[in-house]
Amino acid sequence: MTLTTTPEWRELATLAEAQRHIHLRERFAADPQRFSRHAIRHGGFLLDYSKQRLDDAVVAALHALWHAAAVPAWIARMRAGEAINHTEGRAVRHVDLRAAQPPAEVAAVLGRMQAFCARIHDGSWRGASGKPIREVVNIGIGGSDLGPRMATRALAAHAHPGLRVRFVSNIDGADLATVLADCDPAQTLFIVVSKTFTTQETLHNARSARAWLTAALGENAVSRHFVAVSTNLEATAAFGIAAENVFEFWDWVGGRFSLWSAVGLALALAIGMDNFRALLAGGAAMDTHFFDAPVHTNLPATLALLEVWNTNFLGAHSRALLPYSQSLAELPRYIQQLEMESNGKQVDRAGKRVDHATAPIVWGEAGTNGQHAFYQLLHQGGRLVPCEFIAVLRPDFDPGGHHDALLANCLAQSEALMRGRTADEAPASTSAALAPYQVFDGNQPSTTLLLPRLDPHTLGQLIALYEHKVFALGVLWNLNAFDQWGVEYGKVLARRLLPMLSGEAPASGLDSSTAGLLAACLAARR
Ligand SMILES: O=P(O)(O)OC[C@H]1O[C@H](O)[C@H](O)[C@@H](O)[C@@H]1O
Repeated sequence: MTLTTTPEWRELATLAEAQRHIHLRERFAADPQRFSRHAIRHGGFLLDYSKQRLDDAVVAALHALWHAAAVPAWIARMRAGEAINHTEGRAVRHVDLRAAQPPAEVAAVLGRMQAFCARIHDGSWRGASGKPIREVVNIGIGGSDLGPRMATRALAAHAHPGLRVRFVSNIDGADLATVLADCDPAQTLFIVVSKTFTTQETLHNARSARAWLTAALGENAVSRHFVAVSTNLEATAAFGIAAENVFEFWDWVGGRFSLWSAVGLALALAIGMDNFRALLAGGAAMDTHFFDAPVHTNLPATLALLEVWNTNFLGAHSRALLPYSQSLAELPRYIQQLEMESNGKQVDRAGKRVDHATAPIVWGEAGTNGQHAFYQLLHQGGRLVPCEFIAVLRPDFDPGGHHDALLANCLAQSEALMRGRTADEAPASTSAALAPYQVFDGNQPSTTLLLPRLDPHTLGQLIALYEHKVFALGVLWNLNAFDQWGVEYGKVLARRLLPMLSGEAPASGLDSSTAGLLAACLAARR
């Protein structure tokens, strides 16, 4: 039996149909207690989902679905180390990376990271010409880039002084070149991060960085200026990185779940190991909550079930992620990989096509910038786009009045999206001709997540919240959230096209569009 044929699924479909015409404004008018009944407080977080299009009956039916899909049993299987990533035959153990008592191999690598960070910070690790390191350049892509990049920016207020940490990911030479343009080779450390150590972009960037370094300082400089993070120790050795400069992680850590491992080395250098361990502790605190809290007070469960409601029963195709925090400006990109690479799939665990929608498109931008770009469509575009607002209650940076203005905008947007505005409510000065333009339909659902502050512990909680949401959705949609076969095909075709672009192979076997574009690329070189 598939989930869509269960009584729980059918009940939700019935409720969706029956409530289709109820406006969020009416729901609030009918129930002064709506906020307190649809808000969860935990670990300093406040999740308000009262502006979603639902009522107690919907919430109860979603909770019933959680149990019908046996999510708690799947949690137990993950925790027991079963190979629940069945297409790759791997366990899913990123939670072990942040456990209070981690496995010995994890503790050992954390210890090595600690010692390394201390040497970089106190200046006892010297570059080849005897100078201390002042620049760290993380070379990686996808899961080997987005997590440490996002968190380094989010925790800038906690940065270790005297060290600049930057990130290069794109195969476009402009990425590496613009970072290297103001780096001094004698004081630069490269961290080459790749789970597989076969990723084209990362290895190409690493080779170019190596050439830049050795041109200035000679071949012997490599061991003082290059370290690697990988599960593939043979490939790191083949690249010429000495074993003592390699920080290991394991195939039971998915790339997009790997920030907690040595993949976070650049972050650990940026904020110091004490702060990195606080991030791990925050993740572990969210793990305990997810594993132990009943579904009705469970934050990851609630986010997952709201996504099912909006996607499968109300028909939403996308979700806007709107952090009202410039420090979280990279969060939408990070969550895009986490959610869309995990659950952007159509084939279920039994190898059959699912008969329901799966992951929505996630997109977003830091508030208030997004307001001046795309909110017009959210307010008057007529599309259902559930919005997820995230705000931080205590700011790290406030030169005066900024934070109040930021929060006022955040609260005002979810209020406006919910209420809308009728023609009667338009400003009195509005002329009859302009009145139709002043109407806002409203009824746009949103969730608001308030964080007490943005420190390492809180950020750890936040990331783990989304990780568990993604895991739960994989179970609910009957997908393996931990593989990513869909990324492979484009890579295969790029490998075939590369020799045609470099002139080593003739163009052949291409459709007319690809052949035409290739010819234009080649013509530009003549
Ligand atoms: O860490 P790497 O092995 O270099 O992989 C980097 C990234 O590339 C792959 O194509 C996957 O889609 C991502 O999940 C992964 O994070």
